[in-house]
Amino acid sequence: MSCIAVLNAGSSSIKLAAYGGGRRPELLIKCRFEGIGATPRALVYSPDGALLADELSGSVDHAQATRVLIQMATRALGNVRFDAVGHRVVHGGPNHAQPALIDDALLEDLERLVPLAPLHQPHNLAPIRAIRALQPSLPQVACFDTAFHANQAWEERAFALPRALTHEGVRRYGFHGISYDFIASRLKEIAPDLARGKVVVAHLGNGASLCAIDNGRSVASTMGFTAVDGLVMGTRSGALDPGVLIYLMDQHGLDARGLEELIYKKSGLLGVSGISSDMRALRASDASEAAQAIRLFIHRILREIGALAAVMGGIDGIVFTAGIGENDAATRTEVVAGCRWLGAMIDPAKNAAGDTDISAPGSRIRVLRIPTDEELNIAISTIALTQGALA
Ligand SMILES: Nc1ncnc2c1ncn2[C@@H]1O[C@H](COP(=O)(O)OP(=O)(O)O)[C@@H](O)[C@H]1O
Ligand SMILES: CC(=O)OP(=O)(O)O
Ligand SMILES: [Mg+2]
Repeated sequence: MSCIAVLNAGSSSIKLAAYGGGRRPELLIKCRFEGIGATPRALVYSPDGALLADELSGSVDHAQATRVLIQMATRALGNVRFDAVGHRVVHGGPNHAQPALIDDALLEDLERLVPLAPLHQPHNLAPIRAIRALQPSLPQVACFDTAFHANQAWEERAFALPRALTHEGVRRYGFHGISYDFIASRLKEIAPDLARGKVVVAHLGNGASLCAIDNGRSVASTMGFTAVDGLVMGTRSGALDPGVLIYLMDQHGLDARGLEELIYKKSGLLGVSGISSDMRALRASDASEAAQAIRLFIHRILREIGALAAVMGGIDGIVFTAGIGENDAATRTEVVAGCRWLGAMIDPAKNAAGDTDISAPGSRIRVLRIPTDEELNIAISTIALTQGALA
């Protein structure tokens, strides 16, 4: 049996999954390194979700975490040989809207996008380069978070900047597309009527965004040119008045790197609470700053759900996914309570149990909780692109 590995580097986590590469990928193992930059922890799961290993780790960077994950996966799988590797690459820029086999030209192009995704792109590209150096003939595939949004309307993608800048590629791209693509296909399986309708998907993890999906297509996203736009995130500010940046340059002497550090790494839930970027720690805290950070997080989500419903001309459902969306029942309760004007109502018992359909019986729109699986989505694309090589 051929075997493929998938690497998914997020801002605070790295996920590694191995699949038997038949027509439909068969999961062999999932490993996850979470809490990079906070409380690092390495976890290994069997295909049925049973926890096989759970190790606390000292402080690590993304490269060390990747090595730990590869060791844990190889230990758990025995002597496995991978025939292809699929990667999440956060930014595809203007030229890449489909998964692609990696070659030197593609890598060079993706390297140019590092400044547009400083928390992700370097960690997405480093393992690709490391594997190419060790095994140059091993097929590697890049899947892009921007791709799902590539067909949004011009007015959704353009900034009101001089045309030359828009042509240069300074426009909105949108992210978390691998996750949204997966959710759109899951919706077709579990709620086909809703899949044909207007849905806001809330991908709430350490990075967080919303996507308006109408009949399976991305219409709008809260993330823009970069993954720092939109909602309040673990350590990212989300949308800011651009005048704030000019003020900080003028009055605080911050340069580009200083601004990057501030709005990507020191803001968001961490910056507002002064306590943690992790929703679990904020929920467990009695501090008023923790409650305020959560209030701001929810408030921005509500504002943007209204905007996305307006852009779609209606809303038939809301789907929660990713670390916070899947695991924090209180966030789902608070968001749905703020969407009462849209006719949304949540069933408290189903929500607490983590059911898929958590709508209350009288709810006018459907409310769902669907775990995302970016790795499976990447595995499917990797197999499709390397089928010849794997046969
Ligand atoms: N059980 C939980 N309850 C509440 N929040 C959680 C829980 N588990 C994870 N989270 C939140 O999810 C975040 C990680 O989300 P995830 O989507 O896995 O990360 P990434 O954005 O790095 O891919 C954590 O920082 C934390 O805020
Ligand atoms: C694009 C992005 O923000 O990804 P993550 O949520 O994995 O950090
Ligand atoms: Mg993620």
